Amino acid sequence: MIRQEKMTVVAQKQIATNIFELTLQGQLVQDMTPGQFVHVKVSNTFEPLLRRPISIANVDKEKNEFTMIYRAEGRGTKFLATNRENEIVDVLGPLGNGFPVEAAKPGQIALLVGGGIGVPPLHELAKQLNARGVKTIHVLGFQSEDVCFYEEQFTALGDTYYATVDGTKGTKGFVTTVFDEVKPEFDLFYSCGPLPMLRALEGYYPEKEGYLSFEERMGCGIGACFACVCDTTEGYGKDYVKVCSDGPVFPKGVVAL
Ligand SMILES: Cc1cc2nc3c(=O)[nH]c(=O)nc-3n(C[C@H](O)[C@H](O)[C@H](O)COP(=O)(O)OP(=O)(O)OC[C@H]3O[C@@H](n4cnc5c(N)ncnc54)[C@H](O)[C@@H]3O)c2cc1C
Ligand code: FES
Repeated sequence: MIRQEKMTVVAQKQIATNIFELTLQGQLVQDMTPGQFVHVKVSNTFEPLLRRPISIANVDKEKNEFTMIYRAEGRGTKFLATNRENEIVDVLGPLGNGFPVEAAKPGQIALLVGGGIGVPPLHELAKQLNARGVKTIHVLGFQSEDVCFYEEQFTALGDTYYATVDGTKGTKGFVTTVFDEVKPEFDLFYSCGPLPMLRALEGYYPEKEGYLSFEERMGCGIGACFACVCDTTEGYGKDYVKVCSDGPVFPKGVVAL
């Protein structure tokens, strides 16, 4: 169920250059699934007016807490980074349709591919896949080492490979460079990141089942404003989808890339 809730800041810390980890406590955590997102009001005033969509990176239902990881780069996310312990953040969520965890059967291998701020939702996904006996392999792409995060957390869950554009961590290049080097064997893939990465992935493994999460610009976050509309592929049956309410996760081949 979607709710609007004033959540309490449990912790906020910087974990890489301009990258923050924010943990919030509240009831809406009980309904969260991996790949869903929350729409966050970043200040107590009407400025900035629009909420910011941020993915769910870690869920702890026993403590009623969840964690998001975000890059503080624009006005809104810089505001968000000023929140301190015990302060209140207005959150709408959980929103959208997340990753189909049940698509991977126990004993199968899932390839998880993330790029930049698309990496956070893959953490909760990896946790839940491992919990149902699915092995996960992680290929994570970043610009450079100073913006990488959660190495320990991903490594604890499965084999983890890095690609950085400047070569300061892991393989120099893109996630596809890692595919060439490692030649991972897997049954299906899940991914979140920038469009060129999703496009490359879809083209790279045309025969595999796969699920892609999109990060379109958003207004309302609940399907009412059409800000997040994407064209679909020919023959899909509908001309467009809304990333906020039909997605953000779609099976590969639905959104025109
Ligand atoms: C489903 C979803 C999940 C996301 N998860 C994360 C995450 O886990 N961590 C993270 O750091 N970022 C995530 N993003 C991207 C994040 O929402 C934008 O980076 C953020 O809204 C930019 O806000 P700003 O205040 O920094 O920038 P500003 O430039 O002040 O933003 C201006 C406006 O543009 C919109 N906007 C700008 N860039 C983007 C973008 N790439 N995607 C969507 N809207 C944008 C903002 O919502 C705002 O309305 C996600 C986006 C979506 C759609
Ligand atoms: S953000 Fe308003 S319809 Fe998707």
